[in-house]
Amino acid sequence: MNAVVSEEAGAGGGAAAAAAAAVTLEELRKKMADFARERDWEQYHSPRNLLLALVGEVGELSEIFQWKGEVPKGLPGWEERETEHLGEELADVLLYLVRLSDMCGVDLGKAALRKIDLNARKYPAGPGCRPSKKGAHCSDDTGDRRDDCGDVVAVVRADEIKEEHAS
Ligand SMILES: Nc1ccn([C@H]2C[C@H](O)[C@@H](COP(=O)(O)OP(=O)(O)OP(=O)(O)O)O2)c(=O)n1
Repeated sequence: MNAVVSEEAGAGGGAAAAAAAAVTLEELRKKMADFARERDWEQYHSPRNLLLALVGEVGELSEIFQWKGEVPKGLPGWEERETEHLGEELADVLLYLVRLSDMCGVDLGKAALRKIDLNARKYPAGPGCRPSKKGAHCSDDTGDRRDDCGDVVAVVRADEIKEEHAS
């Protein structure tokens, strides 16, 4: 996103900040749908095109961290323009993800809640759970079988787990 866009967004910062505090995925979905329709860009927003655009934005996001070495949480020492740029690239990734989900007929919020639920069942919290390069090693109640290193060797089908967020 270029500097002009950033400055224009900054001019309306108060209203934008107030709106952002309560933003929902549904609002973003509608705004992206309006954005595409008003420009007659719906023809370009195919799932494949959106996926490629999303990956491109992930690349732009990665460039911000490229060659920096490990970056502490909170990004201490970063200049304001750097964190603003980071926000723009994160937003691009989110917006394309929201639009891609919409064009695929996937309710992203619902899917995310369901996945969090699946994650919690796969990696239950507790004393037996410790972080590792592979995520977390711990016994689970999903029925997944793990080897001695904690790697899953047989996965229980996600659709076998009762959905609690179904409408
Ligand atoms: N066909 C398009 C093109 C853009 N956008 C929207 C979604 C993204 O939020 C943003 C991406 O715009 P750019 O392709 O101009 O990418 P950047 O903003 O990252 O600019 P640049 O690549 O010049 O840094 O605009 C869109 O919905 N559909």
